[in-house]
Amino acid sequence: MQTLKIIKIGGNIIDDEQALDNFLDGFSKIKGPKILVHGGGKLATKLANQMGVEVKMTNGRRITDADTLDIITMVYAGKINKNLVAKLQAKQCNAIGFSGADGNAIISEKRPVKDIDYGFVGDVLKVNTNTLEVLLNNQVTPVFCAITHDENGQLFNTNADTIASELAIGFAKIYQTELYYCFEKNGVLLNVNDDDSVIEHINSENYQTLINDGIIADGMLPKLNNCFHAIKHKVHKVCIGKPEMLFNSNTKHTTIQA
Ligand SMILES: Nc1ncnc2c1ncn2[C@@H]1O[C@H](COP(=O)(O)OP(=O)(O)O)[C@@H](O)[C@H]1O
Ligand SMILES: CC(=O)N[C@@H](CCC(=O)OP(=O)(O)O)C(=O)O
Repeated sequence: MQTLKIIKIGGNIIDDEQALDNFLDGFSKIKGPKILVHGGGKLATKLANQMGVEVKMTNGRRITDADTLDIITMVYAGKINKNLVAKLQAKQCNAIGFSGADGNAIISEKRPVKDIDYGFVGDVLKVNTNTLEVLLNNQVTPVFCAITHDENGQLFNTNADTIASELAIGFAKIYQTELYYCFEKNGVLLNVNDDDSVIEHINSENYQTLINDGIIADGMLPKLNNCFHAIKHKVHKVCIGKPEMLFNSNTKHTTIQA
């Protein structure tokens, strides 16, 4: 089976011009099929504040009312996605921007209301690989933002870490998929302020202990839930760390084990 690399970058890389350029330079040189997934939550929050739209985050997810959905559509599918595609084209990587609505790639449903109503937040139901496979076979690189749809004309906000893991799971039937979460730290850290304290391997047993001890918190919780979801659904390899882990095998990072 051919390997497909699915690489997600978070807001702290997108916002740092030099870090982003370094990452895109390396990414454009990766041989073989690859998909880029990007977040951009920080920029959406900044714009919402400027526009006087209240920002509410619960359990690492954005409560998305109609105004917020408009903002995230403009920021994720518009500004960030198109700029990334243009920057990749400048590096001779033939990229095409995608939301989950494009090519009917990712279908979702509104997250069910239990204690919290997240508004226009979508849980993924299905990934359609057909259109994307044609592109990958023709050396075209899809670039995904954190937006999905319900096939009835409704867009939904879906966490970018989830988009990456669902794509990796969806493609696992036709490729050996590898999932890389790139952010500004060296991996999952024992001490969030010490970049040398990387936990090199996390499995479902030490994961629970790390949560109970308060070592894993904030945005790292949904990220790791997505990692375990992927590794339990036939994704071959799941790693978290700085982008350098993609380009230099000696770079310390966290690997997820079943
Ligand atoms: N044990 C940990 N190791 C590393 N980061 C952690 C840890 N616990 C919490 N974090 C926080 O999680 C953040 C990453 O989550 P998030 O901001 O959602 O990332 P991204 O936007 O890159 O997806 C880090 O910037 C860090 O502040
Ligand atoms: C539902 C939900 O929370 N969606 C995220 C999507 C963006 C994202 O995931 O961005 P980062 O990866 O940069 O955090 C949000 O709107 O913040």
